[in-house]
Amino acid sequence: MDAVSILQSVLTAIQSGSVSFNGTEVLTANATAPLPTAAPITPLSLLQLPTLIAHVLSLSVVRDWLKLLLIGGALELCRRFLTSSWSAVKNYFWITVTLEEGDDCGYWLLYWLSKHQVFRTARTLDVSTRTFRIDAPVVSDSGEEESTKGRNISFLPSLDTTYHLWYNYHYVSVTRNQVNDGPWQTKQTLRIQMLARNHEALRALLLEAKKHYLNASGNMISIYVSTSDYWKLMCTQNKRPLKSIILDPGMIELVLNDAKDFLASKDWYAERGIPHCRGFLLYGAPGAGKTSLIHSIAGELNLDVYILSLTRMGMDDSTLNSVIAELPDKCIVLVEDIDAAFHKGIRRDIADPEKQNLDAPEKQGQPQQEKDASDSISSRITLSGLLNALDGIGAQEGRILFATTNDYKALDPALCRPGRLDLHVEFKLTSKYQCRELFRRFYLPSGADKDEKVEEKELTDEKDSGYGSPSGSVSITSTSESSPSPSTPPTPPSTSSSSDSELSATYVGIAHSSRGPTLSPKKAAELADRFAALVPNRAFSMATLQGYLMTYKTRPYDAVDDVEAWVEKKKREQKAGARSDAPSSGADDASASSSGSSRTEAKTEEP
Ligand SMILES: Nc1ncnc2c1ncn2[C@@H]1O[C@H](COP(=O)(O)OP(=O)(O)OP(=O)(O)O)[C@@H](O)[C@H]1O
Repeated sequence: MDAVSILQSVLTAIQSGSVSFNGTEVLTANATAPLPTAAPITPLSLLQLPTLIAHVLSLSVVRDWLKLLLIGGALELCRRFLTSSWSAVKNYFWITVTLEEGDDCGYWLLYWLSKHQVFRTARTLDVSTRTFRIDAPVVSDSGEEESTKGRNISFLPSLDTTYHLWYNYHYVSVTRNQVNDGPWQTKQTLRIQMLARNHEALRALLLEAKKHYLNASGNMISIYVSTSDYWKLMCTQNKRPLKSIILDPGMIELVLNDAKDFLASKDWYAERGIPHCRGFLLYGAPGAGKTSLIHSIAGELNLDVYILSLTRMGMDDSTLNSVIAELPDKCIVLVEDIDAAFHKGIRRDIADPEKQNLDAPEKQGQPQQEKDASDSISSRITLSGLLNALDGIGAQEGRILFATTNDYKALDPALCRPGRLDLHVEFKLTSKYQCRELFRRFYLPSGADKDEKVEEKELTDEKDSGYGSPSGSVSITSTSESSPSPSTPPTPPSTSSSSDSELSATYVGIAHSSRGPTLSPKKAAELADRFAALVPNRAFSMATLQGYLMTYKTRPYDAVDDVEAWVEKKKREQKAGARSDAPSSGADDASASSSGSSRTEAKTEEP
């Protein structure tokens, strides 16, 4: 039996209501309902497609389905037409922007929204303890400072909720969404839709949000650190007042005025075709105030600080270039320990200046250990990669580069040449002037500098009054006082008797107390003079002296009385440290070169 005759018999069977298959009779669904006017089928007509279609269409079921299909299709077409017309109208009249919440713009808008009336009356909110970079509870419905204990509460727009508001006669809707950002990550975005024909109104809204935010964070700067491919906000911190930095007269002004002048002379640079960039190299003793000065200057110039970490894992020439490309226009770029990228590891293998200055004067002139700056590379940054990066920093207008190092000699001349690092400022160990000022400002009550009439409320005998040595069975010892040798780790001090030690706790560290005598400016100056006279010139870093004073936080008289003994002790310790560091071949020679361990010692003593 050929195919045509099979098909014919099937169709005939359908017409008659039964199908015979392999000898078995099967009743079809239409067995009882006689088919309407189906045309008689002949094998010849079956072979012709139009006839077959006409035959199929003659079936009422098929006709019904086709009607449904046509109606559905028409409806879908209408829907699509309306949707695309609506989005065309929307695109014509509305502006839609999406902001990432982690981006600066996102923070501005969240802050601005938090102050808006619509947000204050919103019925659906999220609550978070995120700080939004301003230390006050910025995204709060009331803006009030909450209790100082624990984290602050912030109210946020709820996810997938749209808030409607009016801005300058423009209708605005803001929706906070969570979208996928990679396989395992999500990110939050803010979508703003504004009924406006051009971008002006939207720009005005974003600028207003930015202004509000910056006003609220007026006393703060943001610190960013480089990761291997972007800048991550590390923290926002209060601006450090410049007057809290104590340097030799003229030093602060030198750097600050230079930076200010640079920022103000964009046209001058442009007229002469000189790239508008400026680099400062602050070098010298550790703990002398290099980083502190940079942070203060950033606050003074109202610029954020971008810390470029050359020794970060995964940092190489290409990642360095890509993070540089992400820098904003006006900012301070800080490269700490710029020499570290060229040493093995990040060990500070320079001679400790404090140790050198306390040692015999004849050793002070010895040359520092020579270093090969280019062949021992710990990170995967090459010298040419770094030079390119520094040039890249200067490629954008208004960026100020600050680099610090403790090891000036290790730097390649190409790195330090004008155009990359223009102004080199040396930070030495503490001078008599700094020593005096440090003491005076440390013990002067706040505002006393301005108010000469501060009443002198000195205690007649502060030791008797509890401002002297710590009393009671608890032994409180500063880390600097309890570390007898640089080579041995600090051990908790033992108390007077075994029974005492069982009963009482022993602490290592500096106890905090704000109770102390209020010194008049005159008295403070007098004590400061005595203190400065007892501390050798250029022998200690400011950080070390500050650490010492911290242990006498409320005892200025004791600080002066004990400083001579402390200096002697430091000398002894450092000599002992030098001897234990010395190689067996020559103990004396080692004192200048064994700086790695002496640095460790300096760190231990600093609180
Ligand atoms: N000149 C200074 N005036 C005021 N405080 C100072 C000064 N120098 C150091 N300090 C204090 O010492 C600490 C360390 O200072 P800072 O980090 O600025 O030193 P640094 O020179 O950058 O050190 P390093 O080279 O080790 O990075 C800070 O707490 C700072 O307050």
